Amino acid sequence: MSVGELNGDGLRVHRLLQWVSTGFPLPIDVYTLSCFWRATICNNSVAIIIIPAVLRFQQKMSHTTTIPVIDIGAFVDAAKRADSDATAASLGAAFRDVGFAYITGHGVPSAVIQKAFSHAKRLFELPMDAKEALSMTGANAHTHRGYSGFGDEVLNEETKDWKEAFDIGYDLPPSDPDVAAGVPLHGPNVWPSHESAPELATFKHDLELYFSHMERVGRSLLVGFEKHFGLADGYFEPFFQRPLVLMRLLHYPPLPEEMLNSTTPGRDIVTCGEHSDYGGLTLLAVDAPGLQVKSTNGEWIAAPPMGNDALIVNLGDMMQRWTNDVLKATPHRVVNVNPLAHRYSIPFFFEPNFHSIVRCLEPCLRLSGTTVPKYPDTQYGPYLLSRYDATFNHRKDDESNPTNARPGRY
Ligand SMILES: O=C(O)CCC(=O)C(=O)O
Ligand SMILES: [Fe+2]
Repeated sequence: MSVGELNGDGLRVHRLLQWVSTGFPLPIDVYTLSCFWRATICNNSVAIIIIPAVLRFQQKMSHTTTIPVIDIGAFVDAAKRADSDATAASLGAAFRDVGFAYITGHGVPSAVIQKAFSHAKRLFELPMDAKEALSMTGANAHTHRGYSGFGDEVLNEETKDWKEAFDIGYDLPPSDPDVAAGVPLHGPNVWPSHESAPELATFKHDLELYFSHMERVGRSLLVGFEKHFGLADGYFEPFFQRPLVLMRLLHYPPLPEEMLNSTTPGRDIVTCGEHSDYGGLTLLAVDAPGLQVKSTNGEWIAAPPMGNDALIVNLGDMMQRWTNDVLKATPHRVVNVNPLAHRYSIPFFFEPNFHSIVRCLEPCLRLSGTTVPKYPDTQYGPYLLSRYDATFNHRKDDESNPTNARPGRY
């Protein structure tokens, strides 16, 4: 069978088969298999040889046990905090080592998470002109809220991201002093209108509920880090009073034919380029495999959904600086393990205030065996703006971009 004889799904299947070099029995992920099975409906003649391809993907994605699972109930429930030493130790160990953990016991109801994913699916199903009406360019660039389309964000120049996003932040009224003063990244959110999409009538309500749960979990984790480093109770609170939260609905659709064809067979297709996150804590919900975490020896560790509503947590660069590199902002990426399926994820970036000055924590100087901080004191807001300016095409080289970072300007 030559590539020239095939088109559409047949060509995709042919490309999948080209990637098969080994295949021996391994546990099959039912989700992945079911997606491939759907893929084979219009190609019954090749269904039987799809399975080794699935097995090979599973073989590459099977090192999940190295990401620890931590029940953070001891920090979520204030009554249990007196007994939280062991949990604080596990948290510290996880973020000093791999830099990622699955967390359970966070108290976010399943229904809240499921509704957020349902809304994400419905939002991204809207026609492109409806999504572009919510665009984060133009007037919304200043607050960095709303829809950004394919190719707008480039996290790594070596790979092409293949995702669209909808960004929600801390909703602040015009009377807020920072909004009134025109401080970037402060202001109201952008919401889809009910008239054009009645199925999204509860979008704002349900997403705000999800947001408040994630903020609560983020604050609980900060309590854990205070405990781990022996900092005073509430040490982090003043730095997160008006946090620069960015909650993103992300959609990774099936790969277009050109992307499949232009990829070297056997190589991972990266849909979110290798990067580390920028700020404090990231709380991530995912509905499908694809996330990979870089281990210290450079190998990619798979971080698929774990069930029981476990959230994936990792740290951003500012947390690494704050701790003098004691805690890790680990590089990660998303690869397409199933070229025919949609993938959705919801990262919640829990970041310090715009005006917060991040300065090396005293206990971390000792822990890193030095008396000198590795990084200068950094004001978080301008730092975050410089990262956005470097990764979002609509912000690059935009003379009229009012939010371009100017150290010392705010
Ligand atoms: O989609 C994912 O699983 C991860 C996305 C991510 O790493 C990010 O947006 O920073
Ligand atoms: Fe990330």
